[in-house]
Amino acid sequence: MLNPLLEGKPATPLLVVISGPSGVGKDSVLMRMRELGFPFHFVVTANSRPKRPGEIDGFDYHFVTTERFEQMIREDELLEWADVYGQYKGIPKFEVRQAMASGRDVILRINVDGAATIKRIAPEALFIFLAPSSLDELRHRLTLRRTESADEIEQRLAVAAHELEQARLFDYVVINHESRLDEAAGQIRAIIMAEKLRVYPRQVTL
Ligand SMILES: Nc1ncnc2c1ncn2[C@@H]1O[C@H](COP(=O)(O)OP(=O)(O)OP(=O)(O)O)[C@@H](O)[C@H]1O
Ligand SMILES: Nc1nc2c(ncn2[C@@H]2O[C@H](COP(=O)(O)O)[C@@H](O)[C@H]2O)c(=O)[nH]1
Repeated sequence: MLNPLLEGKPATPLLVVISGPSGVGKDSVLMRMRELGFPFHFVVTANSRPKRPGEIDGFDYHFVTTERFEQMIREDELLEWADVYGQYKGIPKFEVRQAMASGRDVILRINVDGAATIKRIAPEALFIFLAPSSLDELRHRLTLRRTESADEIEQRLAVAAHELEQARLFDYVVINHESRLDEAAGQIRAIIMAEKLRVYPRQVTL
């Protein structure tokens, strides 16, 4: 379909998947994009882990019990779900459908396995891989964040090495350089802007 901009209509909203290793800065970049007033709808995913200090139910995640999450799986309420470091994470279908109907660009923040699943379900989505400039920098970030034990950090770094190899499955890579969050946010914004100007834009049907 030709870009609706050519007929004076609003651009087609995009389904954007932002992924990358744990600790690379996905949440930080998305928060910065919100602070800078970039317009998008962030899909709040369901999560069976306990809330961290400062996290808000319905804003960061829908925090649910393991039993409730397993019910969501059984009742086919999730577009995608994964066991991420021992806890369930999943995308409620109704959240995505409601968000896509809003006409705004919709952003999913999920792990790399989840991105591969969405690629199978919605190959026309826009896939952006957020990468650290090195594994040492990733270690530093995870250590400073203080939300995982030393053993858990080593496990996440081992997984990260494999996840970095998956970057080839994505459309774009953005490096979240140390103390350059605004640059990463701006690059994601630029990618989204350019994609909206394609003569033949991506069209996702779910
Ligand atoms: N560009 C940056 N420079 C320095 N520190 C950063 C940068 N981006 C993020 N951080 C810090 O790195 C840590 C990890 O960031 P964040 O929690 O956003 O990562 P994440 O990818 O969402 O992690 P997870 O997948 O585990 O949820 C946080 O303490 C955050 O403040
Ligand atoms: N496959 C999915 N991954 C998800 C989803 N929601 C979040 N995530 C990813 O989980 C990890 C760990 O998150 P944390 O908040 O416990 O540190 C992170 O990489 C998220 O991107 C989802 O619905 N599906």
